[in-house]
Amino acid sequence: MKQTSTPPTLIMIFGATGDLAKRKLYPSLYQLYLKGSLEKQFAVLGIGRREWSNEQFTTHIRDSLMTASDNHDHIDSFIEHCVYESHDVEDSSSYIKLKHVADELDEKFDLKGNRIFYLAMAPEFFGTITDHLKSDGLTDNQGFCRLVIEKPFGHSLPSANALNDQIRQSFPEESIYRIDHYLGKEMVQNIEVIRFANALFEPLWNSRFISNIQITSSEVLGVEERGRYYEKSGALRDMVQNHMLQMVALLAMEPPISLSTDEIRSEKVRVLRAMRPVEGKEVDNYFIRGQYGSDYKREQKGYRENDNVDSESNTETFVAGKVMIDNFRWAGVPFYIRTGKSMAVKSTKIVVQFKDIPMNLYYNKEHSMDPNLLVIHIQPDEGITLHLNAKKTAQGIDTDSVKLSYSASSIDGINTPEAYEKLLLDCILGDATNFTHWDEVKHSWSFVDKISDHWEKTKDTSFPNYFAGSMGPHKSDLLLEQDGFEWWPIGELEVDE
Ligand SMILES: NC(=O)C1=CN([C@@H]2O[C@H](COP(=O)(O)OP(=O)(O)OC[C@H]3O[C@@H](n4cnc5c(N)ncnc54)[C@H](OP(=O)(O)O)[C@@H]3O)[C@@H](O)[C@H]2O)C=CC1
Ligand SMILES: O=C1O[C@H](COP(=O)(O)O)[C@@H](O)[C@H](O)[C@H]1O
Repeated sequence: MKQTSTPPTLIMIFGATGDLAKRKLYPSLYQLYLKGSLEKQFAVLGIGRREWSNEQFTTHIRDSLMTASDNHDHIDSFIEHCVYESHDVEDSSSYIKLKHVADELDEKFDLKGNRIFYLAMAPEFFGTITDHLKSDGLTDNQGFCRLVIEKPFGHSLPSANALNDQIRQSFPEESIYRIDHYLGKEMVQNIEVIRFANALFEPLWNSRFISNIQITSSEVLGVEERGRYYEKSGALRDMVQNHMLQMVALLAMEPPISLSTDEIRSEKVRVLRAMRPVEGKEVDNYFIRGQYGSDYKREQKGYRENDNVDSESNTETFVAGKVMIDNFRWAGVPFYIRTGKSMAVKSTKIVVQFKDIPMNLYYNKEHSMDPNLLVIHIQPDEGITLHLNAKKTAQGIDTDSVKLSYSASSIDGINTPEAYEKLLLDCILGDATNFTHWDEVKHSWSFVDKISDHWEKTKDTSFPNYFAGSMGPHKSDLLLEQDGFEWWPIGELEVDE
């Protein structure tokens, strides 16, 4: 069934032989093809350094789709739209050939000159590629030209600034689609709807009624093969600068005056600007870091034992922090964020804790009443749970905690689309709402740089300070305890039992 009608498009993937393309991009494009969002007028031009033939390339795509999709019926017709070109992006002379191949595909599939340049490559190449796309005439076509950029967008504010200046020589801001794949997740997109489409929540969504908000994104996997990248990045740059702060912005923003890309972005930027900057020694009062060692049984590798990781590495694989948003709505309400590798569960959840009612008629000394919680389950389960208090089914007026749950997959009966599928479709349709604008990137780097500056100057001698398979270092609990709070459990069983 047709989902949305899309314009004819040539999708040029730089980094077509890489991990991201294989695991995410081909399966997502194939899903769009199965759903009819991509029909006859589309082509994929894969670009990598390897000297592959078209046949090797399409076999590679077939392998990816056989693993990722349950429906193999249309793989043959899908890969007829896919072509490979071996090209070293640093070789200035080979862009002319690339332009020629792109022009041929334009003509063959009647693509009206519409092009998406997807840079699924290491960021150090971004500037070189965009310079050449312009100077060698690949952007000089009659249709639209959109640039999709993978994270990380820079390593700090100065490097992001330099990268942005370079890219902007060739593409205007409105044609740049900076990917943050969390913004493609169904339940992250649902945050706005939960907040702004329910009379129940919006009036309570402020410091008068909310005591704190907790955002956790925990992973079971360690850094695996990504030691080289991760050593320079760490959890702060890898997860906090982008995904975690984007979730904070969506939770804290004011209602936009419309759902247009610009209005939503400008409200998010206002939140990022209002985040209380913390620097120097003050960082230790707001942010704590961790690094995983081996597990209790010493069966899993500690971080420092991975390939391409320094045996005395000071890189954090866990971050917990308190973000204060100094504006009228959120004065005094901590937004606690927590993310890490090699933890006990793979889970991303948001817990909104409401303040206690002013006078608890039902309080008795044996059973204190639980606060009301709104839990937004981002992954792996998708849904919402509202924790309320009700009367215990028995004599007397004791209270019991009850949960009202909505599970997206069980009610809608379908698997929600993969984030990349949604984002690719948005880009083809020219909707940049769920991509990050330069202003958002700028403000989040400015916030994160002050923390990383302090951490780079002060080695954490307690590293490794959490066991693989745990919920992070004890310091993370203390961060909340000092404010009179504790982390709500985020494991599936603990929240949904
Ligand atoms: N993998 C993931 O899950 C995620 C990745 N990202 C980001 O996506 C980007 C790509 O990551 P990933 O796919 O994992 O990386 P890989 O290392 O798996 O792939 C890199 C790709 O770049 C190509 N390449 C490298 N140098 C050149 C060159 N000089 N000319 C042409 N092509 C070249 C490689 O081609 P060849 O091998 O043929 O040389 C390969 O296709 C990175 O920015 C990463 O941070 C972001 C989120 C998640
Ligand atoms: O961007 C990244 O995200 C993944 C986690 O994504 P998720 O969708 O599985 O939650 C993380 O593993 C990776 O290090 C980071 O670069």
